[in-house]
Amino acid sequence: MYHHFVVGKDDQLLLVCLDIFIAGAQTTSSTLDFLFLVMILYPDIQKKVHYSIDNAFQKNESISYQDRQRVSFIEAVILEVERYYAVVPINGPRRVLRDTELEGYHIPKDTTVLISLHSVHFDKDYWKDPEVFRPERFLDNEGNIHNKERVLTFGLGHRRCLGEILAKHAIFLIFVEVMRKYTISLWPGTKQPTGIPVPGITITPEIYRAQFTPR
Ligand code: HEM
Repeated sequence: MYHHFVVGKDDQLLLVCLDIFIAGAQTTSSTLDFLFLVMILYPDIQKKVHYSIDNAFQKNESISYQDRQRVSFIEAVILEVERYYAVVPINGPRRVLRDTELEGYHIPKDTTVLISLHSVHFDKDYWKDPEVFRPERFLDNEGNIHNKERVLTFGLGHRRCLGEILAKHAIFLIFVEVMRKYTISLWPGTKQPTGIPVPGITITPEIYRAQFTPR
């Protein structure tokens, strides 16, 4: 069908821009949304986030992405959100290039496969307690980041997300700047969120109302 759809250079540019907006906007904003939700669900983690920022930066110091090494706990929280709430839970499709045996399964050439990133992120054998939200799993004894190789939120291989670096910068900087200035709590009188995501091609948090109180 697509071979009938001939587009000029301008249209092509417009379509590429659209692809980038579609792939980049919802994914990045949902990740931030999950991060703020987690601050409400786990007040102790929020306290550690505040402590980590206050300890690392002067009040009006400008912060860049390179400064993330100074706040490993924040990086660990972001990694744990990326693991726990993989916004693209099922990745793909990929075409199998040759007949393949995998863990006792025969996958014939040309089969279309989808990859469950969610399953990788909740593999009990690897993570031990995947259903627990625990940023510390990404911190070693010296407080440095480790163990992040199995977080595949941005996919894997040649077609992995091309916006990963942009998304990581945006998520880190927006999260740190907001947390630096505000304490987040549930809007009084509203229902406590469950933390269970709304399913879809990309997952999103349930609707919740938050109160941002200047610190
Ligand atoms: C938290 C934010 C994001 C997440 C979780 C995410 C996740 C993903 C995933 C899982 C894929 C599929 C990779 C694969 O097939 O192996 C993908 C592809 C893609 N992403 Fe992202 N993405 C994010 C942000 C962005 C941003 C900010 C942009 C653009 C500026 C972007 C542009 C794209 C594009 C164009 C593709 C298709 C790449 C290809 O097929 O070659 N993404 N993304």
